[in-house]
Amino acid sequence: MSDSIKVVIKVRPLIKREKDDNSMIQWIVQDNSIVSTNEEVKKRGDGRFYFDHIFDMNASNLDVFEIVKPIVNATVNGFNGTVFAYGQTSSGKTYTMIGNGEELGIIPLAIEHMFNAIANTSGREFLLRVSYLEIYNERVNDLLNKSGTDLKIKEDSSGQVILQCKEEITNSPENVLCIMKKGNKNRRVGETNMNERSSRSHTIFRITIESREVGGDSDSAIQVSQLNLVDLAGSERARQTGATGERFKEGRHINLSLSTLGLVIMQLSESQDSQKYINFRDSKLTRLLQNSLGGNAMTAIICAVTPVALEETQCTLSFASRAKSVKNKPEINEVMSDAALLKRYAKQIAILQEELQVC
Ligand SMILES: Nc1ncnc2c1ncn2[C@@H]1O[C@H](COP(=O)(O)OP(=O)(O)OP(=O)(O)O)[C@@H](O)[C@H]1O
Repeated sequence: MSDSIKVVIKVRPLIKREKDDNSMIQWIVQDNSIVSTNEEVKKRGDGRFYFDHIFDMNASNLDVFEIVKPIVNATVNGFNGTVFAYGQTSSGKTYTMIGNGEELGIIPLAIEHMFNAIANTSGREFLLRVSYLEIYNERVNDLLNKSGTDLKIKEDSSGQVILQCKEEITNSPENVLCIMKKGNKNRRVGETNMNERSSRSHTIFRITIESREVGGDSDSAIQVSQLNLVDLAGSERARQTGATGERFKEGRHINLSLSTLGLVIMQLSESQDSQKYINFRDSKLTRLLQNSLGGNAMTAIICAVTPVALEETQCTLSFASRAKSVKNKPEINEVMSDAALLKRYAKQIAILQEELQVC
């Protein structure tokens, strides 16, 4: 079974800085297309992009989550799933993935939905664990363990990427949210001219789901799947962000890894030849996302755009157009080995289910 990457466009409302500057709207949503209002772009004929899922300034994170929901359901059924937010700095990626005090983001909505889906799955028992990583200046750090810095990426014999990071076993949505908040506090955030809370690292919030038939014998197959929720740092121009020193260095690393992501998407969109060399190894980001790009996962990319940014939004939309034609081959992941925690921790599960940890 092959499945195209789902691409979602989310246009954010104007923010105070843009209103104060009387910034002009450069892009508007028309049915299933997003169109430039700029005369030059219109004349050049490259100012209209079509997508299946476009959300205008009035849309909520909950609206966007409707597109993501089937991926969360699939992870409960043994498939790997990845959702990532892509876009220029200050386009609304973190707002979309994490949310704020007023609106829940995709990560908390996915967590809540996953626990409901598990509760509605009869005949199987589940064990969940959570990890939270960031890629900062091309180093992988563990957001759940301060001493876990510059983690080494390794591969097993089947080419699967392995990372030794902290994993917390969890049994309630409240507990997962608590872990997310704990990790967010460790994430690198800094002020630039474009965004007073700009993410300076890419983050991967990962929920690993193990399940097996209730009452199955010790040799029965266990499904092990992962949901990766990725908040990328945004591409940026030093001239606009006013970045110097450390901020400038961060911006350079962010742009380099995003350009590798762009290259990988371009290579995958040009050919479905599985033998073709793809530059996954050129950045930590593409290495960690390898399975989600042309691999066995179900993937959605939420492309966040700013309606007042002419060129940056056009770049994001071009990236999004290419991403639409990348095909993945989702497969159920079953293991028979002792690697599954569900086998090793069978007794503890019962205890965990009784202990509802709320922070
Ligand atoms: N849908 C929305 N409604 C209201 N405000 C929004 C919305 N989306 C984003 N914003 C606001 O836009 C600003 C930038 O958003 P955010 O920090 O999420 O951008 P980002 O793409 O993650 O930026 P960076 O790449 O620099 O980290 C914030 O002030 C945020 O509150």
